Amino acid sequence: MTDDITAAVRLEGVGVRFDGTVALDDVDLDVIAASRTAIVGPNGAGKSTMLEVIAGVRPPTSGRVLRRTPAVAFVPQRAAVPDTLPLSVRDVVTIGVWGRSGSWRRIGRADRSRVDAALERLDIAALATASFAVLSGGQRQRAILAQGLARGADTLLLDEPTTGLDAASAARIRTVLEDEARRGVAVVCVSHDETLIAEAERVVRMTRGRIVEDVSAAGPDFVRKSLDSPRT
Ligand SMILES: Nc1ncnc2c1ncn2[C@@H]1O[C@H](COP(=O)(O)OP(=O)(O)OP(=O)(O)O)[C@@H](O)[C@H]1O
Repeated sequence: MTDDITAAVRLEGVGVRFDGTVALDDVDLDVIAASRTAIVGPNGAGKSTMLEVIAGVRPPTSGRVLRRTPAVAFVPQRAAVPDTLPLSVRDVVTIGVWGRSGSWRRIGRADRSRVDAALERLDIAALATASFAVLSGGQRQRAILAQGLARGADTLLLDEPTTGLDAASAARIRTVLEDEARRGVAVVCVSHDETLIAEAERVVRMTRGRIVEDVSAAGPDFVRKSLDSPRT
């Protein structure tokens, strides 16, 4: 079910607790379409938990999450994807198409084109038949992002997409994120990458489960104006 909201995703009073730990504490956030939001803050601030809540893979303990559409792609940290998958790079990217259509459906020509386009955009078309397990870290991260692109989602969520990567892979990923935002996607990254943070339209800083700063180079009214006149 989707909601009649102008934000791509809205968090209202969201809390997440793990036994004695408060990972998120009464968080309100409107995720804006057609822009990049960087979530920053120290270790343990709740950044990954917030991304999981936005993605819908972590139900909040309190509060609620509203989405304009159900089309969300979540690109987890590389560490979250097993190295031992017996899959080719094309297989990994094709999983993104299943997210659109359901894994029972045959992959058609349009889906194959979507996979090809995602492989091209991440500059890994030459690796399509290679085993995912033999890829370098940078190639692997590009394959996982290509999977997210193949999903064709309205909201693209990424956990540390450029951390520890070679400069060329990181730059390619940042370019793809900029292009996605330009075509209307709400892009949200947890990141420590200073270049990625500097390029983001909005930076949300977290400390101890709370949002302590929410700034935009476009000015203090960026979120309100974006909600008043959504670009998609
Ligand atoms: N599955 C879990 N079980 C128990 N505690 C958890 C779990 N996931 C996160 N936490 C705790 O919740 C708090 C927020 O964690 P989270 O991973 O969201 O922070 P973070 O800002 O992403 O940190 P980092 O930068 O280190 O990845 C931390 O205290 C963490 O130990």
